[in-house]
Amino acid sequence: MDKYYVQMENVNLYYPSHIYNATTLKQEVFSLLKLQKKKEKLDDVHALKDFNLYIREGEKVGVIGHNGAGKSTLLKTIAGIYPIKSGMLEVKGEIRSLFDLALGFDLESTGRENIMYRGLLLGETPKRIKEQEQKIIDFAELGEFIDYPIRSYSSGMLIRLAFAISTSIDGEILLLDEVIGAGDASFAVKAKERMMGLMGKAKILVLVSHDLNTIEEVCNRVILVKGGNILMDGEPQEVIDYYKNSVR
Ligand SMILES: Nc1ncnc2c1ncn2[C@@H]1O[C@H](COP(=O)(O)OP(=O)(O)OP(=O)(O)O)[C@@H](O)[C@H]1O
Repeated sequence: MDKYYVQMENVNLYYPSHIYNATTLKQEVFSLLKLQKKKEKLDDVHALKDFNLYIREGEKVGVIGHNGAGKSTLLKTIAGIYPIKSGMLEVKGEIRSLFDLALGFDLESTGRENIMYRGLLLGETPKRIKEQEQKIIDFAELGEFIDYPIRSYSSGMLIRLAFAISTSIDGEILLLDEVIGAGDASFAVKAKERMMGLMGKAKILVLVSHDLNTIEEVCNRVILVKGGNILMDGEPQEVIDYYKNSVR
């Protein structure tokens, strides 16, 4: 048995339709007056269909495919964000997901306080976060602003802080959704370097991206997702070439 792995067997995931099936008062009135057809009931979205995947230690898996194929859903399912309807999902190893970078930020609190909040959300202990704090501040290059409420930050400053926190804590299984660069040009270079370091260190990487060059550079396995299923799984070059030919 592998020490770290991701295993999915016949996983089915649905997004519930009740979110869009709710009708507004305006729509009800309009339909009563026959000014508008009654809203058709929409079905649940079946986003992952009998999905099978096994990722073992050392695999850096690139996930490619068209818009709406199910790539982000796959990542979020592995991260345990969405409950699956049926099938089996087992993950061995600590997950670090780099999407929703600014999750857990409190605008009224200072940058320093937010390092603690976000760190705790990422599963770190207060002691470990304190040890990392200065490194995070230095990387984010926020200077004295670290003790200002983050409401006063520019959007670029916020991204730098979020990025610095999220990438300073590593996990064995790294889940990434297109977060390669962040901030202005000079920060983006530093950010990319750090991402490359994290991706290199991870025991397992799952990287969703439309940037096929990065996928080819970083991954040693690529899956092509279509309609909530795996259409092709294999060597990066082979799968990427197939995908490129299919969109021509
Ligand atoms: N929050 C949601 N609620 C309802 N349906 C959703 C939700 N998120 C995604 N979907 C649906 O699930 C399917 C898969 O979407 P997903 O975001 O996983 O695709 P993707 O391959 O990551 O696309 P993209 O390349 O555009 O990011 C699509 O049909 C989409 O409409």
